[in-house]
Amino acid sequence: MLYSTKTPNEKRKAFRDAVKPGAAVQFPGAFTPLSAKLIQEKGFQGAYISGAVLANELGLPDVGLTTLSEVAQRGRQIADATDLPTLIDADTGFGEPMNVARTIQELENAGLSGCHIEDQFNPKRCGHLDGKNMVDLKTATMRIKGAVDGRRDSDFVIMARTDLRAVEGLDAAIDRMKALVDSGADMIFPEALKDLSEFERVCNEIDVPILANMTEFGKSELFTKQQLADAGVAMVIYPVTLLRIAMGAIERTLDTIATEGTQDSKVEEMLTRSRLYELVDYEAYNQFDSGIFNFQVPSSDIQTNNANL
Ligand SMILES: C[C@](O)(C(=O)O)[C@H](CC(=O)O)C(=O)O
Ligand SMILES: [Mg+2]
Repeated sequence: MLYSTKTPNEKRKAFRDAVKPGAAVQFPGAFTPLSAKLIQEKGFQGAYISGAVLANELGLPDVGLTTLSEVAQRGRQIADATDLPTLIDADTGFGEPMNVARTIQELENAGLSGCHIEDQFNPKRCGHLDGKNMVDLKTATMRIKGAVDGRRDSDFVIMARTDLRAVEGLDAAIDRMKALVDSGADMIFPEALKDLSEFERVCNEIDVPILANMTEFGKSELFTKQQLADAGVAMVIYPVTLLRIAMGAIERTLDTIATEGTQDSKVEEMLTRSRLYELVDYEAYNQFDSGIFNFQVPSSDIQTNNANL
């Protein structure tokens, strides 16, 4: 009931335990706190919090317009709603290395389990679009060093994302990944790899756990968990999947209401009222209230209290 039953540190430890090379643990993107509850109920081991979704939900494109406060606040709401570890997208880290250090502290305070920081220039863009501008190696590594310097809970996961593959090719991207690991990155997110052999090569050559981004309509094919596990991948994210599917359903339902004059034909596709109540544990709150309402002071306590007066 109410919030997560696990402390941020317990979740961070669970995250680190889960992301082993070849485990390919699946982190669907929670686009709301409620969806994080469903992800947990379905037995996933973690939830991802996408920067693209955060921006899009505010009606904005994913070009680095969201602020650290907005991201940390939404991250907290989602992390609070689940016992699962959460990995949040910190884009380019929200500034210079000192700002990145502060970013880490804010995200730690918000109860997240880890975040990733990328090596694009701000304004950034989706990693699966063309025309990305990259910062140089020094700036990229300074961001990670700033993050590591700012971290107070050593279990908080600092992941470095590199977008270099699509710009300078795999060899250059792998060199950069090695430098990012030397700068203290706990995990690597190689963005927009082309095929499974590229994932395999990265997993073989990089000494820390690797993330695979299975975003739709992007540059990577949608590989299965098993394929990615065989390539050595440690974790897989489905960042925008739930938002896309929900918005697809919303659009179709709005069309139905407009054309049919009622939503009736869509009701069978909906999450029912009772299922929704189950997800938010409605029943437990009823008991909580009645527990307070029915509370009676045992007579022995009354005597003790009186004796103290
Ligand atoms: C993972 C990602 O950074 C995100 O914000 O979710 C995006 C996803 C997307 O736009 O499809 C990305 O840059 O890959
Ligand atoms: Mg992003």
